[in-house]
Amino acid sequence: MTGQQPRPSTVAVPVGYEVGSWRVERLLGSGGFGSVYTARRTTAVEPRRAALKFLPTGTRTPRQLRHLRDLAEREIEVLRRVRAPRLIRMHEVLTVDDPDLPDLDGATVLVLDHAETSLDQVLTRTPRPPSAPALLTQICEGLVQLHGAGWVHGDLKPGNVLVMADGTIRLADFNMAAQLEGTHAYAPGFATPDFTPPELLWSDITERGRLVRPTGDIWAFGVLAHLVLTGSMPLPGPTAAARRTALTHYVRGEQELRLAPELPSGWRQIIGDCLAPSHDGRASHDARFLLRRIERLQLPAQATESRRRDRLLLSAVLVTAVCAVAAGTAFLLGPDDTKSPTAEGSDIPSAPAGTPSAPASLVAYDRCISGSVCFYTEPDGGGRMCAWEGDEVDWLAGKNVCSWATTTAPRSVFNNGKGTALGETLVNVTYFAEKHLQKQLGCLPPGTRRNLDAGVFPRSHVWTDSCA
Ligand SMILES: Nc1ncnc2c1ncn2[C@@H]1O[C@H](COP(=O)(O)OP(=O)(O)OP(=O)(O)O)[C@@H](O)[C@H]1O
Repeated sequence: MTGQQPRPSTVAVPVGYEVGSWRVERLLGSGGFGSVYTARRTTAVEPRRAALKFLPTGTRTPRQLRHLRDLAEREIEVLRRVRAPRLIRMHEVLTVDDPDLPDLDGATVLVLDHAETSLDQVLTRTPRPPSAPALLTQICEGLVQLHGAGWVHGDLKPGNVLVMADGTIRLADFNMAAQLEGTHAYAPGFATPDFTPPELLWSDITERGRLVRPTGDIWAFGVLAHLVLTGSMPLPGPTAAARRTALTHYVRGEQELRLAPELPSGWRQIIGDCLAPSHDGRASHDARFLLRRIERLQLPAQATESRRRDRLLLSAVLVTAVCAVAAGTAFLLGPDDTKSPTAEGSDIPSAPAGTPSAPASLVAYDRCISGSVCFYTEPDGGGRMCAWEGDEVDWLAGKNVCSWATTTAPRSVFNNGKGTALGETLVNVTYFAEKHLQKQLGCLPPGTRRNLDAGVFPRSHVWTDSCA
């Protein structure tokens, strides 16, 4: 059986307490394993403000200590190894050395980027935030980045989605995260029942923990999306126990999944697929595919009406488009650079440790990773390359810019996009002379390797379901 999350317990840290170069200001909140405080730097080094997560050791039994250490190590390892735009950033890890405060002595302190609030707090104030689709896009981008780096989150829920001062989101709280070993990983035996996939609710916990897969996060995303878009849980019931009973009936095929009637049809399909009752039913529905589908929902004009693309698009759609493109290319970003180009100034794109990248021995067109569209400065896939997995509405100033494109026209292109087992259709790439998908230059069916005329400067592109 799966254990329940322990109840929040506050680690008491006095206001004004100093650890490293940080002075504690006030408690932000407590979870089952620690407490988070705002803090100010006592020196003139940036960032001046941070969130300090205290993971206690205190006066625990050796067994509790081992467990807490495991949870802390998981979180630290993820945050050290995976730097990505949609994951909270960790600046340093400190250890409290203070025998006068036995509850604090030995505590591990994670110094994190300071978030403004969390999604559960947003939902308390505004159960159906108008920005729900953009929020969900970014959460999905976070999953793409985490899964792409080889980790499962294991506890995706509104409380673990942080909202930064600029309104963007970051995935956080990686106590339950687990590194993939092939298709699966082992996580601690806790879960938040409402967000736990059915196959884990009744799974055994082995010596190494419980076996988890990325599809567990996809289930949690489905629950979260339903909650954010409708203000209600996808399975009926006033309590978690009642919803678990409803889940049992659903998994046994005794009851259909009845999603909230107000869900728009595109989202209904996506959430229904995320909430397939078994791992197998979700297996081909990975985070990248999910992100493409979500982006497509937000780009109806570009995705389905390619002939009208030269016309003026509503600026609101364009703003959404700009928000929606990041994570499809995230595995090509430099680890510390949320705005870096996909392949700036190099012949082969760089990738953060642990993420898929093109081996340096590959040449020409073969450098283009499956699922990407790649443009090259030389004919036949030669020279420098810029590659995107997602759309880009402005190659020169968008989310994932191509550094050489300001001065150099691409001389060849490879559309290495492909469909999936679920029949993904956004496999053609249409590219444009101007930003925001204006003035179509051409369209590339999947598999196209083509030399381009000199002097043609593309400025934006979009994945489409047809080249008509
Ligand atoms: N970087 C941050 N900036 C601002 N607030 C944060 C930050 N990280 C966590 N918080 C807040 O602190 C509280 C506790 O954090 P967190 O959930 O990470 O602790 P936890 O013990 O791991 O929780 P859980 O039991 O849910 O796994 C939450 O309310 C969360 O919103």
